[in-house]
Amino acid sequence: MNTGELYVRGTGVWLPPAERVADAVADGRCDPAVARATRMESVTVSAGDAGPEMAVRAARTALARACAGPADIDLVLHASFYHQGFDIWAPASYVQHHSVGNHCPAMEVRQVSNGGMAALDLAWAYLAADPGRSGALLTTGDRFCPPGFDRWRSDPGTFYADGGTALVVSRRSGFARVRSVATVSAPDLEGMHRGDDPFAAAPLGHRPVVDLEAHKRDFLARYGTSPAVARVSAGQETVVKQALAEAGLGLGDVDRFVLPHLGHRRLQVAYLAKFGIDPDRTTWSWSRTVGHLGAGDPFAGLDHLVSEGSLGPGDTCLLFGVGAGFSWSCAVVEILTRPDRRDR
Ligand SMILES: CCC(=O)NCCNC(=O)CCNC(=O)[C@H](O)C(C)(C)COP(=O)(O)O
Repeated sequence: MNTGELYVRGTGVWLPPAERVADAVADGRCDPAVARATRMESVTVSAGDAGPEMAVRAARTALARACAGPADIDLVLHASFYHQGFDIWAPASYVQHHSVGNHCPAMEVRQVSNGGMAALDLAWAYLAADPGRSGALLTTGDRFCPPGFDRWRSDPGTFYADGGTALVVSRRSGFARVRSVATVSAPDLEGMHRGDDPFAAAPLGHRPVVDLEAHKRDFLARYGTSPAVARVSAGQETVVKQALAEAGLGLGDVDRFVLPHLGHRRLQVAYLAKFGIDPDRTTWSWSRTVGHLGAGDPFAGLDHLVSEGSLGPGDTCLLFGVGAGFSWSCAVVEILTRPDRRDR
């Protein structure tokens, strides 16, 4: 359980234009049956901007909205999980250099799709550890592009999108209070994204294009599908209960749900049906036009709810993160004031 107060001072998102799923189906890039099962409408696709470049743009937006400068940021954490543009390089330092421009620690968090929420959990504990620390900049950025990744086929059931997201958090003040963040893991499921392949000597060493379905097939053949589904479900349930309990809330007290940008079938199984969540009280109607932003879905979803003005003082949001590993995070965020929408 984290100690002390934590507030959200600013959110930022930078997304490239979206490509329609229907167009990808029409020209054979996307399987029609998978498209139907996901009910996705479009996916944001970068024409060339790399993950860190998009993260910098999102960071600048979040810092400006937070009215935060170099002295307000005591930690930079950048989460991603696909190629960042260079083989041996420090993306978190790039984000720090081109956004906040200060000299605090800047580090990467690589926990696959749960990286953004993991960064939030870690940042809270880091800031609480020293009364001299007050704020953190958390970013995500990924570009899931050819030749090594097929956004439509590398992980059937999830369409991968390109974009950058950012959050500025503070121990002092903000438009929203983070009432709890919980994270749990199930390392016995790590094989689901490794399969039967040996460790490779270089990126894409097993096959020219990432094929998560192949790894999952290998793993489920050994672990069993029902046990895996049950284990994933149990992990998600545990983290939600922990986050709600630490916030002193019940699920019925939550006003809005920020869900991972998974396809509809996966969302239905893992969230909507499981927790009895009304889709209209989630970010689904928007996330189906964006796609899976890797580690950035929770930050992007919160930014969207704030930007659309659907949240007012006293409203609570439940942010969900899930990542291969598996790891799950869940955060309760309470809106304190309606941010000035003129800058959104
Ligand atoms: C690799 C990117 C990443 O971290 N994604 C988050 C983890 N993946 C998911 O949550 C997708 C849903 N998949 C699962 O829950 C497990 O693979 C299941 C439950 C074993 C099978 O689900 P399915 O592939 O049939 O939708």
